[in-house]
Amino acid sequence: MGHVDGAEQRLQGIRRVDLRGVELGGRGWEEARAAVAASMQALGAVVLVVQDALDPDLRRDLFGRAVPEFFALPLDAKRSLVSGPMPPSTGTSGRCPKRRRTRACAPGRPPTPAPSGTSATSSGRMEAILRSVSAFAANMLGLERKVGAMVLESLGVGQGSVASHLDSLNYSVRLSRYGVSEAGDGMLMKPHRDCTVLSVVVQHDVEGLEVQAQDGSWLAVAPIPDTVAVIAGELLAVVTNGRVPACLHRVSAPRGSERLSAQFVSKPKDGNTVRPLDELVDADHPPLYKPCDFDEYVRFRFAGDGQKLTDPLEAFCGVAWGP
Ligand SMILES: O=C(O)CCC(=O)C(=O)O
Ligand SMILES: [Fe+2]
Repeated sequence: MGHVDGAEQRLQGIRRVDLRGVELGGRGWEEARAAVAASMQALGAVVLVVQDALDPDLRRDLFGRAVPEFFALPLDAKRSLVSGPMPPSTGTSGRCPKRRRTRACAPGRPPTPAPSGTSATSSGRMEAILRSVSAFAANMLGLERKVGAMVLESLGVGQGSVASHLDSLNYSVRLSRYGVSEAGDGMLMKPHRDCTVLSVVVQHDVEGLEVQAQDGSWLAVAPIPDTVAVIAGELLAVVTNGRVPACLHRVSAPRGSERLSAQFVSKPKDGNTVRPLDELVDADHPPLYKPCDFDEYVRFRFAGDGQKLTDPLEAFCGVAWGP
């Protein structure tokens, strides 16, 4: 049955909610839903205990083999495994100098053929990487949908709108490998908000993820096996008409070890425009966001004027309410 861990765990980071054995509408659902929604509304983040979603064998296979093998592949081979254009940070980048990362296949989506000249051993290895990433994605999909449903249901959104919101999403996996920080006191990733609906973050072994609390302090998310962090992105702020804030988070460099993480992220399907759900707009809650064309927003945020702004979402589709 779902339960919320006590105050002592807040001291180590953010509150944890136990979702083991909690199924949609079943025993413990309402209690867990309230706890998840409260944390998401306060912080835009929650930590979940989820043994079934990431069993030890899958974790070992993913981080012990598939992720290191993925990053060891030549660029062409990596490219054939990702579902869209490679993000600029696939190589080292100015913004996150110690980090290499990429997206991997979307669940259920076949990889593009291996580049010509790929040996049988390499292509066998690539298939094995895809299998591990797909197993991870398949397990995370149910979890991410569960959290999305919990948040919207507890805000009073009806079943039909929850279902159509969930159907409007696309999912993908992002793998990150951060190089060793010698100093141990720097940042691996600066404070930022994700341009997603939700991200489920799995840290492997080495800590670093921190989320900002309402008082401005940073709460560490410990890399405990059987736990994942769920982070609200900017598009969930739009969908919920600001009830769930996009979580400001960062990755610190705590000690001299390489750090690996995997994220399962949801975004609007190609071409979808995101707007506040009807049930969350009324006289007391005027719309805070105009409809947000996702593709245009991505261009604005990463290639246009939005790059320099601290709150590009607000600049792109925020409704300014005068006095
Ligand atoms: O590696 C992590 O723990 C989180 C990475 C992150 O915040 C991101 O890729 O946006
Ligand atoms: Fe992030």
